[in-house]
Amino acid sequence: MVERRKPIKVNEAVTRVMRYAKQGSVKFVPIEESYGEFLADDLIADHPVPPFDRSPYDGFAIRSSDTVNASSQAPLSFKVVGEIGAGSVFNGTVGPMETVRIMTGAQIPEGCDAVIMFELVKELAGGEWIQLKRPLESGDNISFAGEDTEKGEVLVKKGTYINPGIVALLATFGYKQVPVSVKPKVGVIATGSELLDVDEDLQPGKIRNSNAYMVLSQIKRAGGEAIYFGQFSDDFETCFNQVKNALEQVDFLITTGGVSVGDYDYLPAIYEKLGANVLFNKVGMRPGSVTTISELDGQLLFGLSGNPSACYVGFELFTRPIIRTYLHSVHPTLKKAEATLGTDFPKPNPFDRFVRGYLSFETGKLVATPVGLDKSNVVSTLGRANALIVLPGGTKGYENGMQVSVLLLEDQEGDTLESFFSPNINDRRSRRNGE
Ligand SMILES: Nc1nc2c(c(=O)[nH]1)N[C@H]1C(S)=C(S)[C@@H](COP(=O)(O)OP(=O)(O)OC[C@H]3O[C@@H](n4cnc5c(N)ncnc54)[C@H](O)[C@@H]3O)O[C@H]1N2
Ligand code: MOO
Ligand SMILES: [Mg+2]
Repeated sequence: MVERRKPIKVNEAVTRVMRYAKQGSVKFVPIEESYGEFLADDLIADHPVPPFDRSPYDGFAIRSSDTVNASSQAPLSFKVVGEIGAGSVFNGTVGPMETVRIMTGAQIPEGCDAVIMFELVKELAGGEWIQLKRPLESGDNISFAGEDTEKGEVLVKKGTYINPGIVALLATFGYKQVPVSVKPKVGVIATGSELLDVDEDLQPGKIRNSNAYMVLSQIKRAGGEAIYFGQFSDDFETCFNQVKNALEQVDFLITTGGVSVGDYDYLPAIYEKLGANVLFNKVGMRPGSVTTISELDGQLLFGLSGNPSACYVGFELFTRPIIRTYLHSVHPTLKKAEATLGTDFPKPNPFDRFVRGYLSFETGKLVATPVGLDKSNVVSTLGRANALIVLPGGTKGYENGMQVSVLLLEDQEGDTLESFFSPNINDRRSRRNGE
């Protein structure tokens, strides 16, 4: 008799997995290698930026109180008492009716409180004097210390993906070595007697193994270190030994295939023999309903489906938040947004659907369009998907123009679990309509 599995809700499944989430350790990398890593400590400004009042223009630094009576009818003359480029400091104090020639980025000389651009003054006597035809106010054209950021401000939270702008901040605050999260080692094993390797010619009844390479890339996109243990035929002993061996070398292990109820689906038996605790083996979602996740002494085993789209979605919903939490992120899930559905989606389904979609901006609106054939065994449409369109189950289908929730696949910011669990826009609408 085939085992009857009881599906649980997606949120409940994520909650069960997240109970085993843990944070990894911290290491230091040279700043040149920090791009694409995850910051392991809050980045706090330990000095104001800029650290001193400076000139935003090439011009003349001046005491504004000396300029009160300047006009085009009665221009005032100032003696140029010095010249400073960025990096130089004027020694001394600028006195009444004196000015200093100053370049962009140079520190405002003592006594001065305004700057006027070269273009707005007349130089006299070979540059020894300048003539000014307008009054300046205190603070005119000064880039003040701390106007960019104040000392003590938390600029980047730990767990954030380090982008080039953050690298600039790290440099600004003197991080020659950057504290980053150690990436979790995530193992991948593909199961299936039908699997050919990438470089093999097609043979009757066989297909090339695409899941392993797809998942290895998903691990990297999520921020993990991917370790491939190879592909194995549907043979219980072989797969059991491979899983057992791999578990000793990784933080988390992903298998693809063999989790359903088929004669050669050995993962359930492997979990049993390992003594692993199965958190769930059926989720009310499409694709990926057979996703099975278990834990052995706190170590998570992700039994992703063999069907490529199901495997892909299972990873993004369940493995990604575990990887991101390990990297100290408090936004571990895919980022959720709202968009307008770009086509009809008439298929009814009791389960929540995560439809591979393409998000685009059309006259200022975010539009989500399914990328094509929405079956769990397709691989051809995955490459175009930059979002998963969330279509909660229990409806008669969806129509072009409806508001839908979407999960962004290429975003690096992520979302909190709370936001991920918040009702999808379609759920909210269903409730309003009393459905
Ligand atoms: N009687 C039932 N049959 C099935 C059920 C069910 O509930 N009752 N669930 C269906 C659903 S839904 C899915 S999804 C699949 C899941 O199957 P498995 O996870 O056990 O995976 P396999 O049986 O090993 O393979 C399924 C499918 O995927 C292809 N595959 C496998 N590995 C790869 C790979 N590395 N690269 C590319 N493609 C792969 C494989 O050839 C099969 O076509 O079960 C349904 N059946
Ligand atoms: O798990 Mo299957 O992917 O629901 O289609
Ligand atoms: Mg199967």
